[in-house]
Amino acid sequence: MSQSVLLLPGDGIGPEIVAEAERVLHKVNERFDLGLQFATADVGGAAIDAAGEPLPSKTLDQAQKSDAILLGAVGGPKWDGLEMALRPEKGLLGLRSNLELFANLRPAILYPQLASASSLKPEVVSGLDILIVRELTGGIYFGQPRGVRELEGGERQGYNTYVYSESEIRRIGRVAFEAAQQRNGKLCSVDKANVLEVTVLWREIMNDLAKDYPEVELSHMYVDNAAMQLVKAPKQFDVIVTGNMFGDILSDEAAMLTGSIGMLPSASLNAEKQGMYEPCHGSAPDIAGQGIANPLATILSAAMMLRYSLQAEEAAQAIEAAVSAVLDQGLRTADIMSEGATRVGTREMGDAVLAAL
Ligand SMILES: NC(=O)C1=CN([C@@H]2O[C@H](COP(=O)(O)OP(=O)(O)OC[C@H]3O[C@@H](n4cnc5c(N)ncnc54)[C@H](O)[C@@H]3O)[C@@H](O)[C@H]2O)C=CC1
Ligand SMILES: CC(C)CC(=O)C(=O)O
Ligand SMILES: [Mg+2]
Repeated sequence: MSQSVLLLPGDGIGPEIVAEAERVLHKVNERFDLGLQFATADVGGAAIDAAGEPLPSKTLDQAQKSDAILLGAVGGPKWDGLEMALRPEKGLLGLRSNLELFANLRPAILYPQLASASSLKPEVVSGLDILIVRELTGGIYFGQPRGVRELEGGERQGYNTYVYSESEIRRIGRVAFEAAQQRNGKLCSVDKANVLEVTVLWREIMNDLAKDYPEVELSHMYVDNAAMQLVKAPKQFDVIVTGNMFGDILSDEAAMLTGSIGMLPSASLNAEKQGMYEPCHGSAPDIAGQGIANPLATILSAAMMLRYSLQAEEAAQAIEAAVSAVLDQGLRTADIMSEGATRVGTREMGDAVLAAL
């Protein structure tokens, strides 16, 4: 039976990096006879330009009918601003919420070949393998009320609401406990329970869930300390579970432990394991159109897509092995460049992964 993949290149470097992942997907589709069917649609700024809105109903409809989605990135100075920020039902946040993609898995794995590209000393990061489980459809990015209002006297005030319901915490908690169960049995829940009531509830629910997973060792950490510990001694962590905004920030920080945000893939899953896959980075307007962006996070996201949504583990592993092989060959995009390595652009990196496949 054929399975459908929707490609959403988006904006900035999005089309450049998705093009490389698409070539890789075509290659494994052929080699492993996966029967994948591909379609492409607009989202984000590209969709505003083409259809006047960041998430056209046609794109949402295609996304809902697909078995899996691969997204590049959305946004850029041309479209960012209050109007987009105030409408979480639109664009990327709209896709995530409409598809109920509440579980965002962000593995931060250091390829040994990139030890010298990491922001930390090799002895602190060697063998690093952390999984950040970020809640993706709730928290302060979605809470109501939100907006900018005028106060008496004419001054404006911006406001957002940080809310989590018990059921939202429970379902992301279960994903994290199950991941910890399958890994090293260590889960750290990151919150700000010394200040925010919403995360007092978060902590309470995590403690309650721990009773169902006696083999998992649960710890708690405040987010400010977690940000510090990640750069001090990152290998103390195995699985981290946290809310939408803290996970957004901590995963960008974790990216630098692996050498570059251009190396960090992600999976965003719903209860049916339908998923959207995307690199953790944004549309990188500062390097868009130059052919120098690192496509590996997107290619590795395609591997996660094959693993989690398309039941093609062998193809996923083949892509991951090919990425490792090109790093062994010393090929590096600018963001992971180091002395003695060969600098390549986006397309050449894609070519090398294809050749290694
Ligand atoms: N999932 C998404 O679609 C996301 C979209 N954004 C949007 O992207 C735009 C730019 O946001 P920024 O804060 O600048 O974050 P960004 O992640 O786009 O860029 C941050 C820095 O990382 C570099 N970088 C990112 N990806 C790279 C890659 N593959 N290869 C090499 N270098 C890379 C960029 O050149 C830049 O210096 C904004 O409009 C933002 O809203 C930001 C994060 C996620
Ligand atoms: C729209 C933002 C929340 C995107 C982002 O920064 C992310 O998901 O990492
Ligand atoms: Mg982010």
